[in-house]
Amino acid sequence: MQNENIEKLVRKGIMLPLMEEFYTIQGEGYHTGTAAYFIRIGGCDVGCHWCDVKESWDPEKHPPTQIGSIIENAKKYSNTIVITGGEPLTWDMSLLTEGLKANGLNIHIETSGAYDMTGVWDWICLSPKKIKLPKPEIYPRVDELKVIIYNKSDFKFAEEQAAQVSEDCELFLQPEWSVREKMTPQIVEYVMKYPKWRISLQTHKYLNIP
Ligand SMILES: C[S@@+](CC[C@H](N)C(=O)[O-])C[C@H]1O[C@@H](n2cnc3c(N)ncnc32)[C@H](O)[C@@H]1O
Ligand SMILES: Nc1nc2[nH]cc(C(=O)O)c2c(=O)[nH]1
Ligand code: SF4
Ligand SMILES: [Mg+2]
Repeated sequence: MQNENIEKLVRKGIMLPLMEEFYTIQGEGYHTGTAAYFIRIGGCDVGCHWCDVKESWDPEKHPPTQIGSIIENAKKYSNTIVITGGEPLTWDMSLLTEGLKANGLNIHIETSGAYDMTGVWDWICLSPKKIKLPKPEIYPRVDELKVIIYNKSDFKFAEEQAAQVSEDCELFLQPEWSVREKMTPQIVEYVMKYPKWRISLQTHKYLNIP
């Protein structure tokens, strides 16, 4: 009975499986170097073989948490909140983001875009995945496209994705961490040849911060 109730609350986005929350520096993409409070929601079935937070995938491993308490915590730390996962769009993000917005916070999302877009967002970072493509509705809303480069074929994928976002979308290529020594020089060369792109490094990993 209690479990059924909790499931219902999670389905409505009143509770969410919370993996971790931390105040740090945005390590990637357009806002690199700026302070932000991260909320990592569990649950993802996209299945990227190189995913750097596989512990997030199973939502059962993360306690269903009242969004009210997530919001109360978040507002103590920062004006900028990054919602990530897991795949946050696995869940209905409406109530969490509306609650954060009501406190005057800027809300960013890190998403693969593979599920329905819910929530109110000040900044949408789309990191599309070949194995589960973004829903088409997200492309016109994306502020930042961040394509992970694991091998050469990902440059072609990056261009196909860039063709679908709006003209003023910021474009980033980010080396997959385990192959960074091999792929980073290729990204550098690519960006010099096609300067509409920028390179994004996972700077938090170099800095040894969360
Ligand atoms: C862990 S994901 C969570 C949010 C969402 N599921 C997504 O993929 O966008 C956060 C960001 O880390 C990137 N990422 C995950 N594993 C990575 C890796 N091994 N190397 C580089 N970037 C990685 C993702 O592409 C995404 O941009
Ligand atoms: N510092 C820091 N910056 C990040 N930007 C995106 C991250 C993510 O995992 O979504 C991330 C993260 O895990 N840490
Ligand atoms: S979509 Fe994001 S969280 Fe899910 S497996 Fe891929 S990188 Fe990991
Ligand atoms: Mg990360």
